[in-house]
Amino acid sequence: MSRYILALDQGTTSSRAILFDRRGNIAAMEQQEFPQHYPQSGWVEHDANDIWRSQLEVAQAVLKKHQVSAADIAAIGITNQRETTVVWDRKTGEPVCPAIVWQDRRTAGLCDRLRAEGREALFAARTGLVLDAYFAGTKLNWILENVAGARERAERGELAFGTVDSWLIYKLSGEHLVDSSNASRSLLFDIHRGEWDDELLAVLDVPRAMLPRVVASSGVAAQAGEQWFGAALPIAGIAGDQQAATFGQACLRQGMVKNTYGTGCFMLMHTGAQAAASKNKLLTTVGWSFAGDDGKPRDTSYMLEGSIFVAGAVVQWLRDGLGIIEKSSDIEALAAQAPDNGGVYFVPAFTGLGTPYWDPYARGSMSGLTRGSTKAHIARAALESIAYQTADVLEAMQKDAAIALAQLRVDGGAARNDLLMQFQADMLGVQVVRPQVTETTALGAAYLAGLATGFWDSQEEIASMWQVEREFDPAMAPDQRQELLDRWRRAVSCSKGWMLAG
Ligand SMILES: Nc1ncnc2c1ncn2[C@@H]1O[C@H](COP(=O)(O)OP(=O)(O)O)[C@@H](O)[C@H]1O
Ligand SMILES: O=P(O)(O)OC[C@H](O)CO
Repeated sequence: MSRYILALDQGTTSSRAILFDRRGNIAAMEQQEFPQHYPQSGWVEHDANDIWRSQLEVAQAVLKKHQVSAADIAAIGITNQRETTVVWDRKTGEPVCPAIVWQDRRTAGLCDRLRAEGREALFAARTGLVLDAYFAGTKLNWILENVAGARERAERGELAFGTVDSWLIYKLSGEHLVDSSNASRSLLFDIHRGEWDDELLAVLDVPRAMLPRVVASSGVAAQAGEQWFGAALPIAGIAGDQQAATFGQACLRQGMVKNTYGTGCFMLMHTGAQAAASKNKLLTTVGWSFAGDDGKPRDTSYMLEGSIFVAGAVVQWLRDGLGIIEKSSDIEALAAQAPDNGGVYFVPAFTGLGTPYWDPYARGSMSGLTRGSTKAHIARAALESIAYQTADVLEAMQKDAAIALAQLRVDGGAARNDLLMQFQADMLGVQVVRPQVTETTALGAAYLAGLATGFWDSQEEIASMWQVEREFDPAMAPDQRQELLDRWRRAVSCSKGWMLAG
């Protein structure tokens, strides 16, 4: 009997491969960072071959180092940074240009034009998304317009478009697929009908011939070739990383909410089997779907989402840009040297602002500096910025869903920071709960693959495996919280619109 599910978690800054046992515990893990490219202000690129190479290497290493053979693996689950756009040649398998990363703002102008043409309502109604450079559709349009010969080759059916799940599956199996949660981040997909939308394809001028086939998040979709792991293995779970984390956090019922603190920060609320439209600038998105008898996606769960573009990345910037810490985890001790932020506010709008501001022209700012400000204050202000941005998102979510949230489940690299988690509980006035397994993104992909292959029996079984590691209770007086939030919002106004002509 197979002992493990192999989860491949292809994140913005690193690729991870994790073996999960039947209790949903981590049996082994390998991780590798890969290069980020910032060729111009607001541009962020990856080499799609780096993505593939690092992901394959960690997957092979996790088996080899822990002496696990393909026979021990029941299935593969894949989860990925979403929206990042890859276009490759179907014959050679080579990308035609660098992958345009979700954080990249180069298509802000196209979004402005589409808004000026009055297209916003159409995109919102069909896709649940706002017209922002974040999503894959305008990035794909940019590639077709700017890479020599790309449009003609795409029209002749020679090029394939995919998000990172599609790219990895193509490399592993030769199939050209995307799951419905990743498709829902493209601005090209009707989330209600669960199909690519011809009208949206026409608006963004994307040939249908380059699109992947949409499959369920949970279901055997393809076989990874035997050359990679010594035997063919079913790819049975596929989901965007934030949807996978929601599944891994067992937010399986309507009204449950999780927040993941990785490069960015993403809060998702399960809203049930119907898509709920937002009145407060949140996104409506597909959570996950299950394969029906015909293999097609069904039983779709929908989510409301708030997306913050820079969260843990601000800590990396303190490490790599300013050099005031050596490793990300050092920020906690540095920030703890200051009893409070000393009046310093740091808005890390390095690549614009997401929910609820949706401002691609915002850039980072620091305000409130005095002669007495120290690097400890800056570290504290950086951590606090993650919590303030989350407070802005939760406020929008609570308005939309008209519920008072009792508890927020948290995960991701920066959720290991106790100081941040306590400050987060203080800022939200809501209990923050960290589970024992914080690799919930990979766990969610493993669960989706394991449910499809009988490794686990039911969603109830999965919910019963979720366990608390630590709870953080709000301890700040409401007046103090409000004062901090008011100043944060003044600081945000300094960052907004920065790149626009003066
Ligand atoms: N102790 C910590 N405190 C704050 N941030 C941290 C800490 N440890 C890691 N991080 C941040 O978490 C992020 C990595 O989290 P991860 O969930 O692996 O992200 P991703 O999947 O986006 O690559 C990095 O941006 C890193 O700076
Ligand atoms: O790589 P992460 O974990 O920061 O996630 C990125 C998101 O999927 C972007 O939408």
